[in-house]
Amino acid sequence: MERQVQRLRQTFRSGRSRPLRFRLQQLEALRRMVQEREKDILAAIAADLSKSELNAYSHEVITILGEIDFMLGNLPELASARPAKKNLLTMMDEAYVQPEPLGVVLIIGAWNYPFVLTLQPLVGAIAAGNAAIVKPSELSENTAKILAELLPQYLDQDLYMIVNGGVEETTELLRQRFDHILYTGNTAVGKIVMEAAAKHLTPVTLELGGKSPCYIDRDCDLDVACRRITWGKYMNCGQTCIAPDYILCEASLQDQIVQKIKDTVKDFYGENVKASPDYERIINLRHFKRIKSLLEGQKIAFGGETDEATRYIAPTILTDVDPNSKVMQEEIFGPILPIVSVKNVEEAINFINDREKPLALYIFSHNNKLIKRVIDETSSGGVTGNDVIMHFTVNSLPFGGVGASGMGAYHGKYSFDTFSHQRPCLLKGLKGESVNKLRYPPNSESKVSWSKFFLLKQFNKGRLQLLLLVCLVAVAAVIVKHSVHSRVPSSGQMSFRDVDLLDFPASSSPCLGDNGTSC
Ligand SMILES: NC(=O)c1ccc[n+]([C@@H]2O[C@H](COP(=O)([O-])OP(=O)(O)OC[C@H]3O[C@@H](n4cnc5c(N)ncnc54)[C@H](O)[C@@H]3O)[C@@H](O)[C@H]2O)c1
Ligand SMILES: CCCCCCCCCCCCC/C=C/C=O
Repeated sequence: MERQVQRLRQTFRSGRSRPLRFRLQQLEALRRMVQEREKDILAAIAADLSKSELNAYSHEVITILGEIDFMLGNLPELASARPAKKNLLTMMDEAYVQPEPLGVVLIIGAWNYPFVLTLQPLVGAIAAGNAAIVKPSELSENTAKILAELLPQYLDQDLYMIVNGGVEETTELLRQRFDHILYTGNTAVGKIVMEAAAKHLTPVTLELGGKSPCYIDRDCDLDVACRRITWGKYMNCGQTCIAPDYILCEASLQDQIVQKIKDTVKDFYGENVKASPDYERIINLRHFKRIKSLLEGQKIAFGGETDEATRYIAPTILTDVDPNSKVMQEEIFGPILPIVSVKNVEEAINFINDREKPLALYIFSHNNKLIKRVIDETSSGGVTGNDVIMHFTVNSLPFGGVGASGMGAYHGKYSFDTFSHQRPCLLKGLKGESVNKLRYPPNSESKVSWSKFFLLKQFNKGRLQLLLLVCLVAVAAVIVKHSVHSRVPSSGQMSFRDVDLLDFPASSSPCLGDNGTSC
C-alpha cells in the first residue's frame, strides 16, 4: 500500500494533476465512463441494493452527471485566484487567495449509495487538482468491482486509484499518510478514521449519520407532507443517511398521518409492496436482524412484515413510541417510521436539542415563521422545509453533518474547497522601506500610533492633514518621476513603493489618544 500511495504522490509532485486542462480532461473522461458504461454501472448498483435500474439511475447516476457538469462549467472560476481586500499598509501590493490542491487524498465510501458516495467526492478531488485513492464499501461488492474495472480504463492510473477490500485493507490504507481523508459511514468507524488521520495530522471530512427528525405542524397540508415523507423514508428501503428517521407531532395528528402514509404506500408501491420494482431490500442479514429487532415491543400501526430469505422489511409505522425505547436510541437505517408525540413546537425543539445533532432536519408547516423558528433554535447538518432529502440535490448547498453527524461538507463548490488549500498570497515590491520602519525595532509610541492609523483606521485631524500632505508630495514625486523617465504607471495609481515618501522620524509625535481622535 505504501508503495502505491508513494507512486501517486510522485505523480502529484510532478505537477501533472494541476493544469486546468488536465483536470477538465479527467472530468470529461469520468463523464464518458458513466455514459458509455451506464448499463454495467446500473446493473451493479441494482444487484447490490435489489434496486431497479431506473431507480439506480435517479438515485445515483443523475447526481454524478450533474456534479461533473457543474465542475466542468465552473472549474475555471473556482480554481482561479481571488483578489483579496488590502489595508493601508499593503494597498500598493498584490493580495490574493490562490486555491491549491492538497496532494494525495483518500475517499472511503459507504454501501447505501455506493456509486454517488464514492464518485461525488472524487469529482471534487480531481477538480481541485489532487491525486486520489478511492475505497468503496465492501458491502456493495458489485459496485466496488465495476469501479475497480472501469476507473483505470478512463482515468490517469498514476493519479487515481481504486483499492477494494474490507476492514483489513482499510486499516492498512489508514496507516498511510494522506493530505485529506473524506469518509462516509457510521460514527464508530468515523472515530477510527479520525484517530488514524490524527497520527499524520491529516484533516478529515466525516460524513456520518444520525437520527434525522421530522416535525409536522398542526397547520400543514398533511396529504402533501405525508406523500413527501413516504417517498424519503422508504426510498432505498430506508437506507438513506438523510431519511427522516422519526416523526414528531401532536398526538391528535398521529392517526391521520398513519392513514395518509398507508394510502401513499399503496399509491407508490401497489397492493403488494414485495412485488414492486421500486421497493428495495436490506443490504445484508446483519442489518436485517438489527432492524427487525427494533420492532420488538412496539405498537405497529402499519406494516411490520419481514422475510429473512429475501431481507424484505415492509414499510412500517410505529405509533405512541416511547422516546426511551431502542428504536429511538440508534439510527434506524431501515423502513421503520416511529411517531413520537409532543405537545407543541417548543417540546419538539427541546426533544431535538436533548439529542445528538442530526444530519438532517425536516419541518412541515404552512407557517414559515414556525419553520424559521425551528431552524433558529436547533442545529443539524442540513434542513429541508416542507420536504425531505431534497437539500442533498442542490449542489450550491454544502452537504455535511455537524457534531455527531459529522464534520466538513462537500458537493459543488464545497467539494472543490474541501479538497483545496486556500492559500493567501501577498506579493510586495522591494521598495517602501520608510513605511516599514513602523514595524522594525526599536518600537515607539509614535510608531504604535501610526500603526493604529494605518491598520485600525483610527483617523484624527492631525494625521489626516499629514496624510494629505504626503499624498501631495507623492503626486509631485510621481509627476517629477514621470517627466524624468517619461513613464506612466499602468494602473494610474500612485505607489508608495515607487515614491518612497513616508518617513516617520521618532521626533514626529502624533497624538496617542485611545480612539485616535484627540489631536
Ligand atoms: N453523511 C453521509 O453522507 C452518509 C452517507 C451514507 C451513509 N452514512 C451513514 O453511514 C452509516 C451506514 O454506513 P456503514 O458504516 O454501514 O457503511 P459501511 O459498512 O459501508 O462502512 C463505511 C466504510 O468504512 C469502512 N470500514 C468499516 N469498518 C471499518 C473499520 N473497522 N476500520 C476502517 N474502515 C472500516 C468500510 O470498508 C466502508 O468503506 C449510517 O450511519 C449512515 O447514516 C452517512
Ligand atoms: C425529477 C426527479 C429527480 C429525483 C432526484 C432524486 C434524488 C434522490 C437522491 C437521493 C440521494 C441520497 C443520497 C444519500 C446519501 C446518504 O445516504
